[in-house]
Amino acid sequence: MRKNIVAGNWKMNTTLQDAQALISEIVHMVQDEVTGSAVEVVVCPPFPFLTAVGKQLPEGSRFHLGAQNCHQKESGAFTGEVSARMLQSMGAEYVILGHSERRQYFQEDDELLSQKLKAALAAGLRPIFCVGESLETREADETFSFIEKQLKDGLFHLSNEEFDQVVIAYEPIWAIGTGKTATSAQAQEVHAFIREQIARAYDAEAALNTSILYGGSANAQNARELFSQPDVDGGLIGGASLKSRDFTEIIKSF
Ligand SMILES: O=C[C@H](O)COP(=O)(O)O
Repeated sequence: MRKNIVAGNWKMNTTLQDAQALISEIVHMVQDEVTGSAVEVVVCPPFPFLTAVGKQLPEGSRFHLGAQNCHQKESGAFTGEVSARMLQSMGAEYVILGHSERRQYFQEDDELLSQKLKAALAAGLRPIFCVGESLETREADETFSFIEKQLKDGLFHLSNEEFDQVVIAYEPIWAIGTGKTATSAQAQEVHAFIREQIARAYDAEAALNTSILYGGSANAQNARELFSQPDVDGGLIGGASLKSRDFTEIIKSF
């Protein structure tokens, strides 16, 4: 079901105390200031703080809990890893998969991501699946073929029912944490392309029903313009999600 979503990816930031203070501020500001719009807010703190942050999210509200990654296996001797079922048991509803930082620093490829997607879905989590090109790829004019391949190899093996649960995030790598945002036209162009690919792989209804978020230096100043594009259904926010005022302003941009 297509929804407007603003997701905050806290990455490897905050202590437990910082995380509790941050979510408390965000919840208060959002509850006081965001009244009308139907935007859903997903908060993705580091693994160890999921329970504590989850407890501070008001039940039945627009707030949902998400994780930043999961392991591909259900359980077993994988020291230091975290399964999708564990996340679900801690109250997580979403999990980010395929983030470019995971692909780049942890060598996560399409094959592994396919397994992680299956594991997340089997545990009842909704994946936020990330795609996006590097600056080199964009400059070589290969953005569309690159994203087409990421979608085909990583995501489109899912059944229609499984795909229904997926949110896609377009995150151009050159825009992540750089202060260099894609223009709203650049974002719209790629989002529309992603929707077209979904229609081809599944059908027009699936394409219309999929939420596609933009990520990459989105902030309180540019969110309104980005979210006004017809195929941009929200944002996956990094840096600005660590500042309660900025994150709230982004949520208010719908
Ligand atoms: O997951 C979030 C993205 O990587 C965007 O990060 P950023 O907003 O700090 O550029």
